[in-house]
Amino acid sequence: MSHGPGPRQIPVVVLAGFLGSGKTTLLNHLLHRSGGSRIGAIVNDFGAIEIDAMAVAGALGDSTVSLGNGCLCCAVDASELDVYLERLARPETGVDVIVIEASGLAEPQELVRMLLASEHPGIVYGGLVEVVDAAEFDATRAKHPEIDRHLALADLVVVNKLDRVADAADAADDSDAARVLGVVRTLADRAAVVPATYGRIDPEFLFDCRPSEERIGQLSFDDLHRPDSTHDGAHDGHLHAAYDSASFVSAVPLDPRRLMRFLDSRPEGLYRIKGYVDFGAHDTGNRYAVHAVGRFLRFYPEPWNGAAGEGRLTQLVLIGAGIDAPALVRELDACVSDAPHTADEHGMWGVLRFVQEQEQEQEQEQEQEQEHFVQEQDQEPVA
Ligand SMILES: Nc1nc2c(ncn2[C@@H]2O[C@H](COP(=O)(O)OP(=O)(O)OP(=O)(O)O)[C@@H](O)[C@H]2O)c(=O)[nH]1
Repeated sequence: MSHGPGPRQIPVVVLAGFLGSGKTTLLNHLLHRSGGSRIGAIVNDFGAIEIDAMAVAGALGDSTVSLGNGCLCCAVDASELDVYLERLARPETGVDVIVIEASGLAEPQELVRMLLASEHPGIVYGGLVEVVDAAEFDATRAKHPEIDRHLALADLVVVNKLDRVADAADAADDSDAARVLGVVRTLADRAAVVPATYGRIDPEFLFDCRPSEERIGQLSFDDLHRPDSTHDGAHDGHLHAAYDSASFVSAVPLDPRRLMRFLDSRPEGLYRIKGYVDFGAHDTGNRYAVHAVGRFLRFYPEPWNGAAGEGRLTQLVLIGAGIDAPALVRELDACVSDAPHTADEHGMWGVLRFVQEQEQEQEQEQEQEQEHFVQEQDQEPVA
């Protein structure tokens, strides 16, 4: 992908959006639907275990780079990012576009500034894509008014999880979805706004996502070169200032009933849980990817032999505001099975309730996919 005369410059797109909005899902969709174009990805996890990187690594192989444990927006020095950009931008990688998946608590403007300040001749800032969880939109904005500022900087906004808005409204009509889309359009200035379910957007939107000079101007020269307060650790205005994360790893399988009791009684502040669970003898063939976003909870069984990585481990990251991380880890410790090699007949029922729904979702998805296929030509961004 060349931009006129001069050296080939690879666009670097920042993919941002609040915790659990669907960034990894969207990235995976793009990786599977990018046709002949090759996407390189840099994944920045907030937690100490790189769950997001694991979720995309299978699809990307050596074109994924993982920058874990903390928001990239607070990197003391952007040179680490430059090193990874340089690696992905080498002609032999054949990469056409690089996507940086920000952590769900990152400040997108800081990432954009880092890219604009980069002196790497082989890359060019390719725009900001913001993913919005339509079902959590009102609550997230109420808690974090900064979201409005993020949307104003975006070049493309993907309003995701529209299936869940219809659920929440408990109605067949999509009036609530239309309302959320309307609010996002007002906030997103002149950016393209694309409705989506499971991040299924036309990959061309990513390739066509170009930052407007005006928006870049908003991140003024002064800002770009100001002594960044984040560098002395004072980033109080950042979304993640109020958040903590806890990580849990166990080589001994978890007891499904105990884990469900833990999940059913999880504190309000614990907004995001993600990772993989080993239920041992209860299902020797699968590990269970688990995702909680607010009160939303899903398990996704995946065959162990398809899972990249070494041993059979449970690996979880928990992110929330006002959480007692050591206490949560102690509670998870108590979910470890006393009898990992025996399974009781009904032990998995609690877990399977949250898999069942996903199967239905997949059926709905397939139906929608067929409709979507017919309508795809009509999918236009709304400026
Ligand atoms: N119902 C529904 N679920 C979705 C949709 N998109 C994503 N999800 C689910 O939402 C959960 C979180 O999705 P991710 O893609 O991991 O979100 P993320 O933004 O990468 O999360 P963080 O990196 O932790 O901020 C997963 O369980 C997804 O399967 C959607 O359109 N509808």
